[in-house]
Amino acid sequence: MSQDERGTPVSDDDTPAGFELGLAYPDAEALEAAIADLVEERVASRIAAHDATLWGPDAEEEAAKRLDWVDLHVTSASLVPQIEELRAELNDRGVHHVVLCGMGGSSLAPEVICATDQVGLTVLDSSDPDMVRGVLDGDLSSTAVVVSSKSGGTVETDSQRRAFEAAFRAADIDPSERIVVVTDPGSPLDDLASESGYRVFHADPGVGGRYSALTAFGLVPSGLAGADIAGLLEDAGDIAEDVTADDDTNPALVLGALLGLANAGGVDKLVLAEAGTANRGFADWAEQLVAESTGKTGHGILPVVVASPESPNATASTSDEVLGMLGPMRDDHPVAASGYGFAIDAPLGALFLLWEVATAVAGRMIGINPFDQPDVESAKQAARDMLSGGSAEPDPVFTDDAITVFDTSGWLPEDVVTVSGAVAALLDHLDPEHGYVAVQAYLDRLADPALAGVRDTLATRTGRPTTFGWGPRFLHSTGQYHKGGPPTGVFLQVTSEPAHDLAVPGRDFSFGEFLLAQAVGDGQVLAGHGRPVLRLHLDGSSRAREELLEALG
Ligand SMILES: O=P(O)(O)OC[C@H]1O[C@H](O)[C@H](O)[C@@H](O)[C@@H]1O
Repeated sequence: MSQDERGTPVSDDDTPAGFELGLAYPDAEALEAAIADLVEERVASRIAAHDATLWGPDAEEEAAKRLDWVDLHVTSASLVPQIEELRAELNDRGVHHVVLCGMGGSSLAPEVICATDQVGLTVLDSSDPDMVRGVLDGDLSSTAVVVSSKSGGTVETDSQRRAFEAAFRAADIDPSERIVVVTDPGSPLDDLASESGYRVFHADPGVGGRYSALTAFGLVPSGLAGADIAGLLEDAGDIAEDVTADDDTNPALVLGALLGLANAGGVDKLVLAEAGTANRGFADWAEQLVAESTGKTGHGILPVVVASPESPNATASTSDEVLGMLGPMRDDHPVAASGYGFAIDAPLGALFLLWEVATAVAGRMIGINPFDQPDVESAKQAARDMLSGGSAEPDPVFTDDAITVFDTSGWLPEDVVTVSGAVAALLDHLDPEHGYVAVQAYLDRLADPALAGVRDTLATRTGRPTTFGWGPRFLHSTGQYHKGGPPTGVFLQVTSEPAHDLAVPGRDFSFGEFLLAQAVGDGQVLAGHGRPVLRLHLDGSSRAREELLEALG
């Protein structure tokens, strides 16, 4: 980190192979003092001892049920042979392809684990009818489906399960031979799985969704797909002592202190760039952990996931960012305009545990409960209201060629009559010091991944931190921060007519209706928080996509 002489490598002889953490910060004394306080208060060893009082009296009840993740490298070990046995059984029956149905904490970790190990796993974390159909159209004769939900009540996951059950039956395959369930004991999904004769893996109810990478939620789909899950737990075990030690070289204390201190100094964005790490897609997992854990009661840190250190936003451009480079330390790593930056790398299992402890530490410094997600439910309720006819779909403001434009609360000036004009009007609402743009694309991410490139277009155009989330996936990640964090976002929703809608078996709504209700419902809740939301509804043609790109560029 040559741009900042205060950059400091943190590691000692005991840290595991492959671990690196390098830091830059504007005030060495303040960081040292913050770490010294954490050591003095024995925060790390108290997390290890499941001390639920660390986040204040209001958080105590929740924290008391949510700290088992510190022991998972030990307590999850017994799952490994069970998963390996089931994998061998499935392979013997010619089943080699694994689909995972699950949202947020129930799918982000397996996605990273399998991508990092380069084993195939199809993650279905959407209610987009075209995306669901695309996955259903795969070769069912060689497919097993893992249905993962901690609560057992997430509508996306329930709908995906119904669709697969129907598809298996239509293909003359007994669903009980192919569906594997991961859920908490006693959940509605647990009950259904028992009635249906599905193989069930119970997760530890003492671990919240976003801290569950090393529970059955992370291990079952990844292990069935062929990832090295025993190695993952070993890697976590190798760093467990380091990250729970009351010591000023504890890397989780150092990272947590850096984030907490930066936040106290006005930094509320964390840019995460893949910078040479072998842990593929790790930023998407960390995004949920940090956004849902910290983004509430008007506080928090918004992860801004970018492709590389060369991406717009991964430069020293704005003073409300800390730059986090995911990969080994390099001399030319950028440091944020705020002065805060870091580079981090470690084997994946170690990194999961380190970031969990660091987030819990930062949460204590920020003064929030890192284990709840109070604003996620409001958007779910708004979607349910719309599906049950309790609230109507809003009227469009105008249609311009292949795109129909909706706003919320009538903020769009009346003289705006083009899509380009509407986008420009939305961006006019950006606060130049703390504002951010959130693009929320309720589209098929497997069919059109390149659309995520509009993130860079808007980041360059505005010079402000810009996030890109696929709906409804982001609702289970940054969605909490959008509604509960500082009210500084402007929101661009993109929805589309599907190529073909798809019924949800046994329900009185289709996937397309559900997806639209999720977009409209979340938009209403954001508007209720006083935020401008612009929805561009594409007519499904390739012309609509071109028109969108023209308006954003
Ligand atoms: O695992 P589930 O109960 O289906 O929950 C999936 C996701 O749902 C909500 O969005 C929560 O905010 C997330 O933290 C959670 O990971």
